[in-house]
Amino acid sequence: MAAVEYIVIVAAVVVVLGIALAAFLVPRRRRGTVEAPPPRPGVDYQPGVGDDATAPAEAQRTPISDVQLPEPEAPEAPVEPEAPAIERPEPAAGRLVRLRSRLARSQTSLGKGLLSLLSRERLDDETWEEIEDTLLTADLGVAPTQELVERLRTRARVEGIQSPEAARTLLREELLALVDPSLDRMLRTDRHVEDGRPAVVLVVGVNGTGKTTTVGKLARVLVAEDRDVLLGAADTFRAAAADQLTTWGDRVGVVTVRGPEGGDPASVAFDAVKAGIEQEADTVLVDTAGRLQTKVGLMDELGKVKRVIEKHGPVDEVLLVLDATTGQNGLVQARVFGEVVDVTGIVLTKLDGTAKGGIVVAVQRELGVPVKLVGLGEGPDDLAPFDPEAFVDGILGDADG
Ligand SMILES: Nc1nc2c(ncn2[C@@H]2O[C@H](COP(=O)(O)OP(=O)(O)OP(=O)(O)O)[C@@H](O)[C@H]2O)c(=O)[nH]1
Repeated sequence: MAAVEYIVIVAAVVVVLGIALAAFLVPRRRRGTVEAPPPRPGVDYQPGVGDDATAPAEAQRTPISDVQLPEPEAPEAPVEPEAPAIERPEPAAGRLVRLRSRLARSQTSLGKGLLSLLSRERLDDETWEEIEDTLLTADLGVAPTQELVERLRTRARVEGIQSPEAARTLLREELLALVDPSLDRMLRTDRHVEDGRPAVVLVVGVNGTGKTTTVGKLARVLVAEDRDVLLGAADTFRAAAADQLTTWGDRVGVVTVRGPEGGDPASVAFDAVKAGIEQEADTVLVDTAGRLQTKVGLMDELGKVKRVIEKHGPVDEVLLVLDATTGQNGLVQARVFGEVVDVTGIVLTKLDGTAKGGIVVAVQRELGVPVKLVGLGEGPDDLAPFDPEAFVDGILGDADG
């Protein structure tokens, strides 16, 4: 076969194959069976990672007016942080009268015992001995007991005791004389007129006697009298004591100055008084630690606290807190503290939990300073200014009771 013929045959085959292929493809297109174009990012769906971020120029776009915007959410009202409710403590005046039933409950055995003994028909030696024992059991102390028995005996002999009422009147007068209503029981908590310095009250006592509680309760007494009070948590030994005091303060809107745990109590006391001066407070109440076992250690620490505070000016009150239920132990503590600091007043706590009301007299004698406040319960307003008459009436109970 000639070369020319060979080329013609190949060309013919190519043309036939080309026509066949065209015939196969063209009808398919015309029938519209071409697969739909793939969805386009930015047009058919939100572009994701790896997609083109923008829609191609020829893409059909949704006019802005047709775009559905999400409904705006109503703005939430700003939530005000809830301010802790500031309590309005009960005024202190007349509190002992309110608490008298509690006093009477704890002292009933003392009062009733004495009254029934004194009302006996025959007041013989044995009866007087029983009276003496009753008074000693109530922690009155030896010397005051002997004095009281002596006076009662004399008056019984001279005036005679004709009736239970007469016995009551006699006992009331003599107990009152022993408690001594003439003592000055005023708490010095007023701001100094000369220089505007706040009154400084230092609260001392052995741990667990109710010191921190007393500072908290006293703050409430003063707040009830519209005083501006500031607290100093100089009991840095026990962190919980500062927390406890801060809680008491917060409840009545009073600021507590505190220092680091285990820090220098004198420096906290100093800062508290300084803050009190700057804030023109009326009274600064300083809680102290009483953990010290030795007199020397106690003297060092309390002495330092007092000295450092006195860089600002003299301390106005040093209140010694004693737990009435500890009896003679309380007296020993009173003696030690009395030698270390000049105590100006006694706070006798937990009188609601003991029948030994005689401790009031004993401790006043021991220190030569008056009981100024008494604690008659764990409630925040269960601290009362000490009122000798209400106290003696509490011991004796109601006249008809
Ligand atoms: N029943 C009664 N309990 C009281 C009275 N005063 C204080 N207490 C309770 O005595 C306990 C001790 O009180 P605190 O104030 O913690 O004693 P504290 O002397 O400060 O002790 P420290 O903080 O460890 O120094 C608490 O449970 C008080 O509620 C009171 O008059 N009557």
